[in-house]
Amino acid sequence: MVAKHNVVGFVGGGKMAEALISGLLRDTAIDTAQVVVCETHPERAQYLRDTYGIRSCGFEDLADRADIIVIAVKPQVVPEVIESLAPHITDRHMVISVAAGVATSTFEATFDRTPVVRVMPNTPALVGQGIAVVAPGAKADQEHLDIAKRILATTGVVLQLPENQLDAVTAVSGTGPAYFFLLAELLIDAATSVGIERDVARDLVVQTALGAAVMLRDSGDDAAGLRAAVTSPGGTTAAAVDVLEERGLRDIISAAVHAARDRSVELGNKA
Ligand SMILES: NC(=O)C1=CN([C@@H]2O[C@H](COP(=O)(O)OP(=O)(O)OC[C@H]3O[C@@H](n4cnc5c(N)ncnc54)[C@H](O)[C@@H]3O)[C@@H](O)[C@H]2O)C=CC1
Ligand SMILES: O=C(O)[C@@H]1CCC=N1
Repeated sequence: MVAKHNVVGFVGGGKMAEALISGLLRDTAIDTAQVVVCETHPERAQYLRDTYGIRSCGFEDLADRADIIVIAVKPQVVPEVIESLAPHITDRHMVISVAAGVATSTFEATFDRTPVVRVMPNTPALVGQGIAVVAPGAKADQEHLDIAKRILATTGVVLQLPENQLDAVTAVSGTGPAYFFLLAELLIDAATSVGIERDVARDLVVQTALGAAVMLRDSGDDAAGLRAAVTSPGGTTAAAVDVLEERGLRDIISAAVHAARDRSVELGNKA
């Protein structure tokens, strides 16, 4: 939990900010008055006010009210946000950035005395099942890391890694929910093609995904071992896995993760 006196100000109130805001407000010790958002899209700002009872405001007001500023705009928008915030940043602020690819040094170049913590969360934060990795910038000490960790802990699991791992983390867990959602989409479509009704297919796929994830987390066995346990010799799973291997699923997943990691680096270079 964030301390009673902290106010967390979000710059950008999109999907990721909402996931973090909902997590923060699930923490009963956090009051709606401790969360503010600066969101340029008026309908989106209205939605956040109506849904979460939080206040929306401009940059100056946000910097005035908040001591913890969370940057949750697209990486491409980060430079203009830095410029807008710069006149209002003081020694009492810290910055937490969730922008993919954007290095802490990008913020530090302008906010030269401000502690910055870079974070890569993911959207399951919205349901308290996120995983976030935090990495300290040059001016961030243990106290700032602890604040970032306490905020992220309201949305799920938190790990700390060196910043040079964050582009890779972005490709695995930041982007990762999309891999599983795509697999679910494809499995549901395939289920209907073998004669199962779409609603039933959805239930089958969702519970299978949930069960597999819980087994992976709790059984103590690794993914390959758990897969082997499903695969009877000469059986149905072997028939399916043979097709996936023959058609290059391993290469496809590896290429996808490399592409996401490279795009994260590229987005950071543009910011
Ligand atoms: N969506 C995801 O799964 C994840 C996103 N991220 C990062 O979170 C950041 C936000 O991503 P999303 O929430 O997906 O994008 P989004 O497009 O849903 O949200 C961005 C919000 O910022 C607002 N905005 C644009 N310019 C602004 C400005 N100058 N001042 C204030 N608000 C402004 C937009 O109106 C929009 O509501 C990105 O940097 C992304 O890399 C990180 C991890 C996961
Ligand atoms: O697609 C993106 O760029 C963001 C970062 C990780 C997940 N979504």
